[in-house]
Amino acid sequence: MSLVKLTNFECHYEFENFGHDQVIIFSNSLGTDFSMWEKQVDILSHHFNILRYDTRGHGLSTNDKEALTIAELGQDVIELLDQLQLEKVTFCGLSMGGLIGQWLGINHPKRFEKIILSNTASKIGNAEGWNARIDQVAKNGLASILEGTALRWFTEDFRNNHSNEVDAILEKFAKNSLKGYCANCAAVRDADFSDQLQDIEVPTMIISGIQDEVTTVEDGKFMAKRIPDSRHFELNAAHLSNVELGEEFSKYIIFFNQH
Ligand SMILES: O=C(O)CC1=CCC(=O)O1
Repeated sequence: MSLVKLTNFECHYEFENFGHDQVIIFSNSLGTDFSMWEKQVDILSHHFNILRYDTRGHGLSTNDKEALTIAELGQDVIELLDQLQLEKVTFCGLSMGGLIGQWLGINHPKRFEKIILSNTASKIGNAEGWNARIDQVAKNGLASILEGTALRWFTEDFRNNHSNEVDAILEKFAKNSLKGYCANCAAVRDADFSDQLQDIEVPTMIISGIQDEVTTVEDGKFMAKRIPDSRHFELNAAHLSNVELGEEFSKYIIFFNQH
């Protein structure tokens, strides 16, 4: 485990150098941590050096703010890359990580070879829904939304057949800092890149989950239509498609890297 002090927080990350020229950085979704990318590591270790980090306020990364913005979380990525002296990398983010990826593509295109936006949208949900969720967890704790979270994140089939895996991910979810979770809910609530997608010049791959009811295939199509150099794929999964279909998800990254 590595910790680095960035301007605004202490960042928990893991950089695995497999001796390649290329680096891929993975950015987690709301309420998870960098272990969500476990299934990508083995396969992608043949192609990339791999950098995974806990977004501010998640896992072991600290946070002292009540509300964050996607711009702040994007700037954290740039600072982490600077600290590790990584000039240009491929970025892969899921859901909130995909919002961060859109901000990076718009604001720091020179730092990214390619961008993967998975199970995300240019705008996720609405302010009413996010404020209700913040109120709910502030009053009743993260454990009070475990059931709904499981339903959004995984298909029924995956929940039934991989219950240990699902339980382990949810256990980590419940252990997140409440303040960190709420601050990141605010970041997702306030982000909307719908009018800036055409400014993303970095080659981009969008992955949607056919059974994802949070960020839908339609959301993926919306982004693909506007991001000039983009392609769009669909996986038969719910929101955490990289967990449900780890191998397939990784193979899309390898394909995108080579074409
Ligand atoms: O937990 C959810 O509702 C799904 C989600 C929205 C943004 C994110 O990163 O995950």
